[in-house]
Amino acid sequence: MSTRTPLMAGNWKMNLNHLEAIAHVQKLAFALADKDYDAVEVAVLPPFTDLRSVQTLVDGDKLKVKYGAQDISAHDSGAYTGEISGTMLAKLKCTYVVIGHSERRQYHNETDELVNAKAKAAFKHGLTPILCVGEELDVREAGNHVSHTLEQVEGGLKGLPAEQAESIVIAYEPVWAIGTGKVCGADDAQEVCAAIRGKIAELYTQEVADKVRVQYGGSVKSGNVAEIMSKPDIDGALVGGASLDAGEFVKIVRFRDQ
Ligand SMILES: O=C(CO)COP(=O)(O)O
Repeated sequence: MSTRTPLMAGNWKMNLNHLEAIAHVQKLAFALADKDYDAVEVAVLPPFTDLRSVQTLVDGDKLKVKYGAQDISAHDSGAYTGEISGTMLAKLKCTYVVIGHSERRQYHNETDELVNAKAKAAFKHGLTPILCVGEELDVREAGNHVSHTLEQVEGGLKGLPAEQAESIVIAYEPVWAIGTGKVCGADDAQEVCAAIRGKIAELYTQEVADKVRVQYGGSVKSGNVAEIMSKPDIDGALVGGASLDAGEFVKIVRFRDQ
């Protein structure tokens, strides 16, 4: 049996200002009991401008919810207007950082090379990357979804030592299932998540692969999460739209009760 603790993470994308963020995390803290945090790890991934507010609340009230950022600069400091460094995120005590989200690959032309540099920057500052991978619709229709996704996995992990690779989180997010309401079938998601684990075993060892958490993301809701989470190689969910509703996200966290 897997000893991997599921990670249920809410990617708020560009939603909720810092006041709304405080109200939202308060609702989560109020609704989640200690046993929820024992069963799974819960994380929120707010916009950069909310992180200080979330940190103050989590620290002040000793909340068990974890938090992280949606992106990181590949650089440590300097003339990079608009970027946020790993040093800054570490100072705000972030646990996680999303890298290579398809929206960044698509709208900001992020390449595997840049995503890999961001993974290295994250580890350098003690942050755990959530490396997003996944294919567009035409790639799936052509039957190349597994090879496409594994290329992104290999590109993102390039040069990382085993001690870092084993702690990374990989989020399989088929682009056609993001924000569309079209959830990837649980068996289809399992196929790719198992292939991702197989690729890590090939690049490192089976022991490393067994430690890596592989999440599924793309139109996850309280109504479909239990089936997705029943698959052996799926260790959590990266939730977009449904994570903006605190009540719905709590139900997702409690997928075992569905
Ligand atoms: O992109 C996602 C999470 O990173 C998924 O978004 P949705 O849950 O809104 O489909």
